[in-house]
Amino acid sequence: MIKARQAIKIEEARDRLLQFDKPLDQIDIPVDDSIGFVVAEDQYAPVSIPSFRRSLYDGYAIRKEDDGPFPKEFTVVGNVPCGFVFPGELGEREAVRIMTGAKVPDSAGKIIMLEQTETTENPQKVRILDTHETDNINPIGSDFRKEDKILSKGEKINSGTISLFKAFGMETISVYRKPKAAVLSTGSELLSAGEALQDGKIYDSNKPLLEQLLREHGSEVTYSGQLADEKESIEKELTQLAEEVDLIVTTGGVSVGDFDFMADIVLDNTFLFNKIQMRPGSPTSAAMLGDTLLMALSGNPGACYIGFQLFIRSYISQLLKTTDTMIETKAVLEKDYLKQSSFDRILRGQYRFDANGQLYVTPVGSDQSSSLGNLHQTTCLINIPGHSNGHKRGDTVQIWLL
Ligand SMILES: Nc1nc2c(c(=O)[nH]1)N[C@H]1C(S)=C(S)[C@@H](COP(=O)(O)OP(=O)(O)OC[C@H]3O[C@@H](n4cnc5c(N)ncnc54)[C@H](O)[C@@H]3O)O[C@H]1N2
Ligand code: MOO
Repeated sequence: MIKARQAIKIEEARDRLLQFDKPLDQIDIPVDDSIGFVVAEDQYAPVSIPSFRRSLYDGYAIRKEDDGPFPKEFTVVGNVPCGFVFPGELGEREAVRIMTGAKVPDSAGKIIMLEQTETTENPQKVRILDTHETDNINPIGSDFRKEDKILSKGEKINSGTISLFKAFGMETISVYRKPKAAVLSTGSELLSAGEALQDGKIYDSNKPLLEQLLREHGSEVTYSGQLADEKESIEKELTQLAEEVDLIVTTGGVSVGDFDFMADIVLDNTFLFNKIQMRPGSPTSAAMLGDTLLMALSGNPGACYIGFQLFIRSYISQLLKTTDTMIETKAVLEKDYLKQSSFDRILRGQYRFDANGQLYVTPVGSDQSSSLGNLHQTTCLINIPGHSNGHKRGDTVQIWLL
């Protein structure tokens, strides 16, 4: 059962994965429920914003012709709070009291700030003392003109996007349905939270980790389970799941142990890779089951986390025709890391900018494949290239901001 594995580079593994794509249906959903979805069609402004000439200040609206010289007294002929309109027409030296955001009367050409006026003994009169040169009016369409493109397809909806849709009164939006994912752990040592701890057993932490990561990065988890310790049953279950989901993520059983069936299953299907020149996570393997990706991650929690970040995130983004928010860049290492390794070593790290904008990274917690105590602290991954003696403090390293 142990077949030679050829270790490929991280970039090569990513390229192999990204050769595969699968169109996702477009669905119309309520804007209120759209957070995290990806917009499937370019969006155009259904109306102009503002749709009326909008006052920038609390103050008085006057005609353009009456704009100075000041001081000068005006007769107050009306009051327009937000949401109301002044029905009349302004005459010479007439002013309308107006609030920020209210519609400027058509006959007005200028807003005078309240601070530049004073009241008089006559409550019908206001004295304008001074003014700005600007007219203090937002013209129609100064934010968006009707038919302007307001959003491109492929953008992921966040809280700002929702406010944008709502500002146009939109109720529904066309999005790509989320890729459906199945998450499966393997191993008879695994217990679920709530079960009594038994000797030799551990609680399953990878399945919940993967479920959350998948959701966080735009996928829907439609199935969550545990694989049997028997190859035929696993194969049967995965084949069936491949009909129902877009992505199957397994954790564990991918190495060379007696119960590590995932490696064989990857070879039995459309093989993508079964070893990567990285540590943790060298046995990370992938295959296509029809048009469903099977990503077999290591059971070691650190390796499982790194495998998700480096491979699954970009695949989900590709399915959704959006850009992954993970940024590959360079940073200055703040601590020596001098371990030698033939494979690239991926460290969990934290980044910070100094006052000059220089990006620094520090490894956080353990670099062990089996450790998970630092996953909650990790804000970036650091690549210490293989065949090196590690890196010294002050060296520039490749990193991925998560
Ligand atoms: N003789 C060899 N042994 C190992 C090799 C090798 O090349 N030859 N590779 C090592 C490397 S590197 C890795 S990484 C691991 C990969 O192991 P598997 O992916 O097959 O994972 P398991 O053996 O099932 O489990 C490894 C470890 O992780 C724990 N685990 C598994 N599932 C979960 C889970 N859902 N939640 C939390 N922890 C989990 C499991 O109990 C084990 O401790 O293999 C090395 N061995
Ligand atoms: O490749 Mo493994 O994840 O180092 O222990």
